Amino acid sequence: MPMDRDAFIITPAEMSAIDRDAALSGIDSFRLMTSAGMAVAAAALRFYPEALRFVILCGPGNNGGDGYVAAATLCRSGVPTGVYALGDPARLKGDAARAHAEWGRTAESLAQYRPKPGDVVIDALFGAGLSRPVPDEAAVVIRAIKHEDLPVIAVDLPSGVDGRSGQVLGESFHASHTVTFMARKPGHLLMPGRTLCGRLEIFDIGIPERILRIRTAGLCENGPHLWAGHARALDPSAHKFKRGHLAVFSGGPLATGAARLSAMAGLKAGAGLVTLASASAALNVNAAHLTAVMLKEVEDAGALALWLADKRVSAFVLGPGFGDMETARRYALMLSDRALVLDADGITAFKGDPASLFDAYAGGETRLVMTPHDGEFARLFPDIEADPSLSKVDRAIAAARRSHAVIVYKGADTVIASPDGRAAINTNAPPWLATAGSGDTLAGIIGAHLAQGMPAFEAAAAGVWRHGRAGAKAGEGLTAEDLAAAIEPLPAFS
Ligand SMILES: NC(=O)C1=CN([C@@H]2O[C@H](COP(=O)(O)OP(=O)(O)OC[C@H]3O[C@@H](n4cnc5c(N)ncnc54)[C@H](OP(=O)(O)O)[C@@H]3O)[C@@H](O)[C@H]2O)[C@H](O)CC1
Ligand SMILES: [K+]
Repeated sequence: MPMDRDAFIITPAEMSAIDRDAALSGIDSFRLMTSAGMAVAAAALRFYPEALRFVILCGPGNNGGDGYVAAATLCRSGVPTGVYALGDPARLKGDAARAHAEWGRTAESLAQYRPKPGDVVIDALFGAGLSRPVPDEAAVVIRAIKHEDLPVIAVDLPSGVDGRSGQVLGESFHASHTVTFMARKPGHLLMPGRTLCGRLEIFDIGIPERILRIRTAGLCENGPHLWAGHARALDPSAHKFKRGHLAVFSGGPLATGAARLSAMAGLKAGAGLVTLASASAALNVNAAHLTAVMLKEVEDAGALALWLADKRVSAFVLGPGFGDMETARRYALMLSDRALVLDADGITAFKGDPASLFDAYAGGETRLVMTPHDGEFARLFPDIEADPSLSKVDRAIAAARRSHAVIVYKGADTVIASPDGRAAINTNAPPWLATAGSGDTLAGIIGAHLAQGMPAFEAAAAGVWRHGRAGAKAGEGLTAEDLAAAIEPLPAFS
C-alpha cells in the first residue's frame, strides 16, 4: 500500500531542505509564506468567529513572517487585530521582512501585550526554527496568556515545542489549534508536544509531493499502509500450522498470569497454535486455566534444546512475569535462530551485559523484537537514554541499530524502530491502555505476527496498532482480559 500523504512525518531539518529544493525548482518562497499565513487567518476566522480581537504575536524568523501575512489578511477582512513583535522588526530578513513590509503598520513590542478576555491569540513567535529555550520575554507572555486561559492558534507549532522531539524548550503555549504546513513534524506526535498542539490541521501550501518524497526519510505515522501488504500471510482460513506456532514462556507458579495473557492475545491475533512453555512447578496452575492454548513442560535448557528440534515452533515470547533472570538470559540466547519477542523480565535480564544478546541476534534477517518502556530501555541502553540531544525517535533508531532488533519503545507515543533506520510513531492508543497486563498482551500480538512470518518491523508495527485499536474498542476501564477479547482482524481482511 503506498504511503498515505497524511502519514508523512517530516523533521524540521528535512522541511528546510524541502523548502530549498522547492526554491531551486522555481517555486516562489514568498508565495509559500503567503499561503501559510492566509491559511492561518482563515482558520482563525473559522474557529473563532466570535473573537473580539485577534492578537498576533510575531517572532524574529519566518514563523513571524507567517504571522504578518495572517495579520494583513485579518485586517483586510475587517476584524480588529493587535500585532506584537518579539525583537526589532527592522531586523527581519528575506520573506519575513517582506511580509512585515506588506502588512505596512507598526507592531508594538511583545512586552506591551496585556491579555484581555475576548482576545484570540495567534502564536507566530517560533516554529520549526526554535533552537533553544524561548527567551524570558516570550516566556512571561506565554504564562500570562495561559493564566488568562485565552484560546491560542499556533502557527506550525506551539512556540516552545521542539518540532524534532516534542520536548518543551523553556516554556510553551498550550494551543487550542495548530495549523501546520504540508506534513506533521515529530513534535506534533511525540509527547508532550502532542498534547500541546490541540487540534492539528495540515495545510497544503503548494510544495509538490515529488519534492516532499525525495527528502522524507523512513519516519511515518504507524498505520496499515506500513504493513497491510504483509498481512496476507495471516489469512485466517489457512491451515493452523500455516498460521504459525507461537510459544510463550510461563513464569513460576505464583506468576503465571502474564504469560497466559500473552498467549491468549497471540491466539486472538491469529497464530494458528499457541503453546505455553512451563516449568513443572507451574504446570498445574497453568493447566487449570488453559483451554485453547496448549501446555508443554519445559523444565530447563536441556528440555528447550530438545523442543527446538521442532522447527514448526516459529516464534517465541519471553519475559512477561518470567522472574528467573539467569534462565531468561540462557533461553534468549538459545533462541537466536528463531523469531523472539523479548519483553519485561526478558529485557531486564540483560542489564549489565546487553552485548551478549545483541551479538547473538546480529547477522541475517532481523528476528528479535524488544518492547521496553522507559525504565527497561534505560537498563539496556543507558548512554542512549541519557543523551539529551536525541528525540524519542532518534533513541529508538539508535537502540535498534545497536541491538540488531526492532525496538518498540513504549509509552503514550510508542515508537517502533528498525535497525535499517525506518521508524513509525503510533498514535491510536487511548490513555487507558496503560493498565496492568497491557504490555503482555502487546507482546503476544507481535509474537503471533512473527509466528506467521511477518518481517519483524511490520510485525511489531502492526502489533502496536492492533493493540491500540483493541484498547479503543474495549473502552475506558478495560482489563487486560478485555483487551485480548477486543483484538480485531487485521485490516487486510476486514
Ligand atoms: N515549508 C514550510 O513549512 C514553510 C514554513 N514557513 C514558516 O517558517 C517557519 C520556520 O522559519 P524559520 O525562520 O526557520 O524559524 P522560526 O521562525 O521558527 O525561528 C527562527 C528565528 O528565531 C530565532 N530563534 C530560535 N530560537 C530562539 C530562541 N530560543 N530565542 C530567541 N531566538 C530564537 C532564530 O535565531 P537564531 O539566532 O537561532 O538564528 C531565528 O531568527 C515555519 O515554522 C513556518 O511557520 C514558511 O513561511 C513557508 C514555508
Ligand atoms: K508558533
